[in-house]
Order: sequence, then structure tokens, then C-alpha cells
Amino acid sequence: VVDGWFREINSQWPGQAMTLKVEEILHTEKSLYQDVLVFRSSTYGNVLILDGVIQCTERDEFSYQEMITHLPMASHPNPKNVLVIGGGDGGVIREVLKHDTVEHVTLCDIDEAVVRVSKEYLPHMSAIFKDPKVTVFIGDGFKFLPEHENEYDVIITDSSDPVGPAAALFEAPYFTLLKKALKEGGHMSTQGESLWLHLPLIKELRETTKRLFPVAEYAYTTIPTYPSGQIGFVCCSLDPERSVSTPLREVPGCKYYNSNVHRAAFVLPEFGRAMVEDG
Ligand SMILES: NCCCN[C@H]1CC[C@H](N)CC1
Repeated sequence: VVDGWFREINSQWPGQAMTLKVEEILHTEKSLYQDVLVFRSSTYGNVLILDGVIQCTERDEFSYQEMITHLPMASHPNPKNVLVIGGGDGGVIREVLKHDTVEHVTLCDIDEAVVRVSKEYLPHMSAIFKDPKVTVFIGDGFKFLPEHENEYDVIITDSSDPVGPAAALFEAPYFTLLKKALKEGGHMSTQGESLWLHLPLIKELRETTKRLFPVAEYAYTTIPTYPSGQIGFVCCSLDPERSVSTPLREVPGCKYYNSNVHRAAFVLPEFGRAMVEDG
């Protein structure tokens, strides 16, 4: 934080940096896995930073959390058992529980510091941890998945960027394990970075998932505080007859998501479509 501003300078997005005005530093620590910073911003509420990268802000997190959750959930006919890999801030869990079909949701995040800090500073995301349908497991998704084969209707990978602890969550071995943990007709979504910054990665992600899943599509949302103001998701189904871009029911109580936004999210601008689909 320099002269009262946080600047998200990072080699993943050279020559650009989101800047947020800081009112007060609320927490800093070095966890087992990453540097953790929380500050109260002037205009985006409390902000969680991991290794210098904006993870979520109270003002705009709903865009990402709603879309990464409802794209796979609303296109699945009857999701009962759900797994979230990452997502220690609790936002995705909050969204999963908007579906009354859900009987149980498990969160598996490698860093207990994220869950602890979220409970303390991001209350409207982490309050949901108290819900009896929620189980929080602190550990590595790579170890968790093989112990839970054929268990989940939907798996959401709410990861940080493909550098540091989350790098392996963007590669084929991970998606192979994830596929085995899904039940028949299962759906998944994974954090898929930005069309403006990561086209080669997105192309690779889609090729990897297309080899493993009969349906694998890319969708995106707008979100001011992520690099270039946009972030995407790779959404997959194990059912060749199903379309992840077709919502099967409404999801009440959302601020970003609705069934038209669901469909529109999969319509890509030409520079994205060409790269992602034609390659
Ligand atoms: N629940 C928040 C997950 C964080 N998602 C990522 C954080 C880092 C960003 N560069 C990309 C999205």
C-alpha cells in the first residue's frame, strides 16, 4: 500500500494494475501457503488480498460467486450433493445453498487462514459456514478428490490464479480426479480467467476439459476489481445430452445472475469465440 492506495501489480497482467483506495489495513499475516492481507477500502468495502492479488471485495464479489455457482447448478436437474474446491471465503457456499435441492455442501480449501480471516472480515460471505448443511474440510483438493469418487452432483473449483498454491488446479491431472468424483450426469465449473489476458490458458483449459467431458463451454461475467474487469468460467457436464448454457430453473435472491444472464454469459466476443472454439 503506497500513499493510501493498494495497487495490484503482477506479472500475470503486465503494464496494468487495478488500484483501490485504502481506508484502513485490517489484517496481515503469512499463512502456511500465502501472504494474506485484508483492508477496508474507500468504495469497495472490505477487500481480501492473497499474494498481492485481489480475491474478493464486498462490493462486487456477488458477480463472480453467483455466476461460478449458478451456471453449473441451475443447468443441473437435481443437484443434492455439492463440493467446492477452494472458495475459503464462503461466497460460493452461500450461493450453492440458494438451491433448495441441495442436501449437503462440502468446502475443501488448502488454507485455514482464508476461512478464519473471512469469518472475521467478510461476514456476509462466511456467515453461511454455520449452516448445518455445510462441512468445511481444510486440505488439498488433490488428496480429497480420490477419497470421494462418484459422490458429487456438482463440483465448483473456486481457485486463485495459476501461480502458487492453485497452479495445479488448472491442469489435466486435476480435472481427471475431479471427473471421477462426479456422479453420473454431474456438472462442474472452474475459475477460467479473463479473455483479455489469458486466451492461451483458456484455450488450453477448454482443450483439456473437452477431452474429459462431453460438454465443456466457456462463459464470463463482468467484475470491476478483477484484472480487465472480466473473468470467465469453464463449465462442463458429464451428460452429452445436457447443455450447461440452458438454465432449468430460476435462482431467486441474486444481484447479478438470472436465466437470461445465464444464457448470455456463453456468448463470446469474436476474438474470444475464434480462439476458444476454432483454436
Ligand atoms: N472466491 C474468490 C476466488 C478468487 N478468484 C480469483 C482470484 C484471483 C483473480 N485474479 C481471479 C479470480
